[in-house]
Amino acid sequence: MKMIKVHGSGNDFFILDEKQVDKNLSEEELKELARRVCDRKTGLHGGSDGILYVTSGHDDSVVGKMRVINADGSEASMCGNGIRTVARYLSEQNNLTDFKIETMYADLEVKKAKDFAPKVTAFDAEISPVSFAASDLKMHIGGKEKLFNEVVPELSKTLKFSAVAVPNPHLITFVNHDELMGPELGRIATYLNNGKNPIFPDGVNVSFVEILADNNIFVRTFERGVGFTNACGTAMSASSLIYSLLYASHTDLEDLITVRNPGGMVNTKVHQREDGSYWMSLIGNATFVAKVELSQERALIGDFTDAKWVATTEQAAYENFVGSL
Ligand SMILES: N[C@@H](CCC[C@H](N)C(=O)O)C(=O)O
Repeated sequence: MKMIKVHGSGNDFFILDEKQVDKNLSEEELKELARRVCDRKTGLHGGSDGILYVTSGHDDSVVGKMRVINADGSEASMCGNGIRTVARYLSEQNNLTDFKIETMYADLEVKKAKDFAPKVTAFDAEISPVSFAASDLKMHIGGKEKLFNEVVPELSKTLKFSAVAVPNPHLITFVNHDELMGPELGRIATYLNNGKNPIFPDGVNVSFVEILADNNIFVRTFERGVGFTNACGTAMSASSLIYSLLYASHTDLEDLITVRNPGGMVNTKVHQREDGSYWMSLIGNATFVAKVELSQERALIGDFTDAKWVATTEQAAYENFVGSL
């Protein structure tokens, strides 16, 4: 089988196109493959945050479909950093620059953006649909229908949280720099992703956000199904939305927002449709790190000894770009 190691802001994945497998994968094998390949200690070349499984779409209105399998084998409805890399993959395969990709809940518009730097290819992805409803978030807080800038005493006595599905679930709080770097994010997110808590029994992506300046924020995320990540695209989009609602006197809809993260940076824009609903543009790198060819049978038992890894020169270019920020 053949895969491509990719990342967006250091949030790394293996793209697996269903056309590149040795033998069709069952649902259980796909999840097992993700658990084996992504493991940071025993996985393929240092593992990854997930697998992006590319298949054909429901009809010709989309160029393909992306499924997101987290490192623990769970499936997510969307991945903002991942969809940019899948957009690049499908763009190069089909010689297109502006098209739609099917995801679990929506067909999303993607387009090529201006390179961030030489050899740092960028794509712009629609992040949508957005919902604040507790039912869409699978959130249970004393019968509340939504959570917007409120203390949740079970989580923290002081931090105020907002929850939004984009459409994967996110819990966001604005913090100072010490809180951003401190232990609370890990403590709260580990609890909320333990599979036993009554608030988010299915887990949630948790982000701490520091405001650096107007339209300039830093987002640190603990992802459901993964743990701490260099960056989470849907989290940065959701954080930009909450920023624009909470700090409306410092930003306007459609403003370009710079979002820094531990793995680099992206730009976002928050838009509102005539019916009042929100959507975001997420613009960032879509880096191809390496092409890899390996035995599918061996990968499924965690044996990567025969893997042929051919690195591109893009990672060095990306590191230069991050160094220049
Ligand atoms: N890294 C992704 C989000 C991946 C899914 C997430 N872990 C979930 O379970 O919702 C992104 O860039 O958005």
